[in-house]
Amino acid sequence: MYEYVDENHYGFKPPKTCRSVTVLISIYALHRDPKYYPSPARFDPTRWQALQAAQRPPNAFMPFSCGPRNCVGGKYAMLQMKTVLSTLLRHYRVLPGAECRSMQDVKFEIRITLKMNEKCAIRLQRRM
Ligand code: HEM
Repeated sequence: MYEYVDENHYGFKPPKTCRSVTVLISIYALHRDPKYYPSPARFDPTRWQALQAAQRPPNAFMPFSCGPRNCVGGKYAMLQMKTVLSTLLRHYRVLPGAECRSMQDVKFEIRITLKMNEKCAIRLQRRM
């Protein structure tokens, strides 16, 4: 759906001849589209194997957006997340919290980023 915007959120008034259109892409919906990710809620690391990933259009995965204004920190963020996760998992087992036993219990809150609600706390058990 297109909407003509006379004055956008930044207070910028485009000339009458200029059409300003705000387009939002739901990355949440894109990354859960069964067309690209069959059974999207299933934990399936094989989706990321080169052969399977090559079956999808390149922009079917775009957590860091794409194009000339994509995230400049994307590669750094991926490295940092892998480092933090692998360190955490080497030292702790991750267990479900008391109020969150399965994926059906997981509820999201939309902030600047998507966030799990408070009830979805996890438990960490130190590995021996
Ligand atoms: C998981 C972590 C991150 C995610 C999911 C993420 C996601 C994104 C997305 C979707 C955009 C495009 C926003 C738009 O369309 O307007 C963006 C832009 C940007 N990100 Fe990230 N980002 C992450 C981490 C980082 C880090 C670590 C840095 C810096 C070291 C960074 C710096 C930037 C900058 C400067 C832009 C603006 C680029 C531009 O407008 O040309 N981001 N990010």
